[in-house]
Amino acid sequence: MVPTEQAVGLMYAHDLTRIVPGEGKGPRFRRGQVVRPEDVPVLLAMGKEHLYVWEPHPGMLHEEEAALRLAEAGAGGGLRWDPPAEGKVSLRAAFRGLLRVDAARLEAINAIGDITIATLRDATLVEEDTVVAGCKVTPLLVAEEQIRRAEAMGRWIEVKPLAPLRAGLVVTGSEVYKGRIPDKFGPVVEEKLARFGCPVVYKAYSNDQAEMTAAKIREAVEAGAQMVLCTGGMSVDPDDATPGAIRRAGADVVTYGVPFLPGSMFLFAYLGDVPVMGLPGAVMWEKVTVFDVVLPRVLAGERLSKADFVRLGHGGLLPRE
Ligand SMILES: Nc1nc2c(c(=O)[nH]1)N[C@H]1C(S)=C(S)[C@@H](COP(=O)(O)OP(=O)(O)OC[C@H]3O[C@@H](n4cnc5c(N)ncnc54)[C@H](O)[C@@H]3O)O[C@H]1N2
Ligand code: MOO
Repeated sequence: MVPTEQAVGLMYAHDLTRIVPGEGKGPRFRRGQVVRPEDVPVLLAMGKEHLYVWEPHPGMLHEEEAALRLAEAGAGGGLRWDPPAEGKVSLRAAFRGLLRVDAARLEAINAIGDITIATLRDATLVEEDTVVAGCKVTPLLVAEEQIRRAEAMGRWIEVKPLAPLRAGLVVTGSEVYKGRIPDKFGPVVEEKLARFGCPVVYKAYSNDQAEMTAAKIREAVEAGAQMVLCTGGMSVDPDDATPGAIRRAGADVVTYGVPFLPGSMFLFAYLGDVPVMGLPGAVMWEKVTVFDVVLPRVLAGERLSKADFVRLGHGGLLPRE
């Protein structure tokens, strides 16, 4: 560390951030640049009367190298990263996909001491180029030993690609089947599927009879559907026959009821390898429901278990506007 007036000709040891309210924030001087005489008044106006100048220290890593090593060791597929800026390396999704974060591993790495890694939530759908994690260490120089320990823990983040599936749609409800009201649920589901490029290869209406709905679920699979979505009839009224119909079609129910709102009366089952879902009324009515959480995971090729649904409760209450 040297007084700023005496630093001319030496090398900056880290990026120096300038923040001017209303104007901007960013690195004004970069690590590795040589301090010029005209920098001195700017630095003093930023409140920097002393500067760290670069000199190597054995057993210690510079913040930028440490952050890069954290990114390289932790990132699985589907990620790319920017060069370090202000000591931080940001990981970005290389394509639209499902972000998976090993939260337990991440917690263990953040417990080491000087490492701070922040991510988006596990199992989030992310668009291409979204920043999904920021890797940083707190001191300018960090013990390499800490970074080695993080590296030894392996990968803790990836973005999985999504592959569209052919969908079958069974819209239940006597009111729609008998033409008393127009179908408003089918189009909502079709629009959501279209966003993921999933073609609807089968669509049928069913009365509130389990036998008829079950037959249509099986027809959907015979027509080549790789997942079947049934709408309506999911709660406790005498005419709510959809859960029974899904069982009757021969599917094994993974869960009926999910700790997530809206959409808690959601049902998820497998008919062989084909996911069959029962979508409650909220999926037609609310913009975002448990269906929007489950669909990307299915398209990412995950086989979901009861534990995957049980875990949704913490954070599963979507805030209301
Ligand atoms: N006592 C209870 N009441 C409710 C419960 C419960 O557990 N106990 N669950 C609530 C939840 S959660 C939901 S969600 C809703 C309704 O769930 P359902 O899936 O059973 O919905 P339906 O009864 O079939 O329909 C509700 C409503 O939406 C209209 N609808 C349904 N399908 C269509 C369609 N294709 N096009 C247009 N409109 C449709 C239907 O006519 C009804 O008006 O129950 C809560 N209540
Ligand atoms: O299952 Mo309902 O709101 O929770 O859709």
